[in-house]
Amino acid sequence: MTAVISLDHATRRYGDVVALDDVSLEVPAGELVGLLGPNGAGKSTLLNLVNGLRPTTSGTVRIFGADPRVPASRIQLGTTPQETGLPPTLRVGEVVDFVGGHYPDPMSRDELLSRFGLADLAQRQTGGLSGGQKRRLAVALSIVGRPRLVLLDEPTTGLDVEARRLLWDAVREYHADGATIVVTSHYLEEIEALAQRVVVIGHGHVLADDDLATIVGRVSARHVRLRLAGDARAVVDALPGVVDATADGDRWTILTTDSDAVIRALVTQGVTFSGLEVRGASLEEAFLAMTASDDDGDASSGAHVAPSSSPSDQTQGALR
Ligand SMILES: Nc1ncnc2c1ncn2[C@@H]1O[C@H](COP(=O)(O)OP(=O)(O)OP(=O)(O)O)[C@@H](O)[C@H]1O
Repeated sequence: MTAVISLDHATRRYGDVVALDDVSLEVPAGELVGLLGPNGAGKSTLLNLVNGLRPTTSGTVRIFGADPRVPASRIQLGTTPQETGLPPTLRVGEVVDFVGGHYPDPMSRDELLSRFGLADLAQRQTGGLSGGQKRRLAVALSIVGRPRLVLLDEPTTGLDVEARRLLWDAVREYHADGATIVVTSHYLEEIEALAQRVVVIGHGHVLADDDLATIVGRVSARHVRLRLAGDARAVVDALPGVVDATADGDRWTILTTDSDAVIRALVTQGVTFSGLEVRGASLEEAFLAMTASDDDGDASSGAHVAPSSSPSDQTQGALR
């Protein structure tokens, strides 16, 4: 069966920047794929090749077996870019009817708006919607034509927790109807809520492509910070899952794929420590962990002690 999306050695350059570098990827019908990666990784570029907005520099991209640059290939495609503009004086229902009017069998405005919890807002001018409501409407519009393929670029950025969950439910419901969906995100939490398969992109490359559970395990990097007396380098080198370790005096910052195992090892070995903190690592650091464990093939190998760098954007829980 023809894959819904097929990239074959696709490369996209912008001048000197290689935004996507020799990526080959197939997405069969019915998959819900998460594209996860830090800023500038190449996620939007990949979507823009798939939705026909940009040509490849080399290599090929196909949707439903056809060239996405040809408009007729995109009749089964729905997409929401990172930023969308809605005509401020049109009412929500009018926008739905207008966009739906371009498709042979559109969803009714009632069905579409109720799927996204927007039914009460059908008569509201879009200029009077909150930022979160506008975002939900923009994502809703991507499915008004009942597309078989949906591309969502960071669909829930700027949404509060409730609006995010509502939108995730709507996306899952549409996927359950049989659609193939690709969603990009910085948020591991979002990818966990939606995706079955996760493709991790970094520096224009596919770093990993696996089922959700496997990827979540691999990007769950943590920073362990603590004070260790004396020359502790040998102790740190022997700790499990250590990807990176820096010392500022007696204050150590250890990036590890398994913070529980690090703490257990310290306690079991009777190592004296103080000021213990365990924090989520940034997504970039999680990717460092991922590639480091690829490099040595064994996450439990000894520490690589690198020059000090202080992580700036750590967020507890969700990785950004
Ligand atoms: N139109 C463009 N002109 C020049 N460079 C571009 C253009 N679009 C993207 N790039 C560059 O290509 C690289 C990949 O960008 P892209 O937007 O695909 O990443 P991303 O993973 O979607 O990032 P983000 O999560 O920040 O949206 C970046 O270095 C970016 O600066």
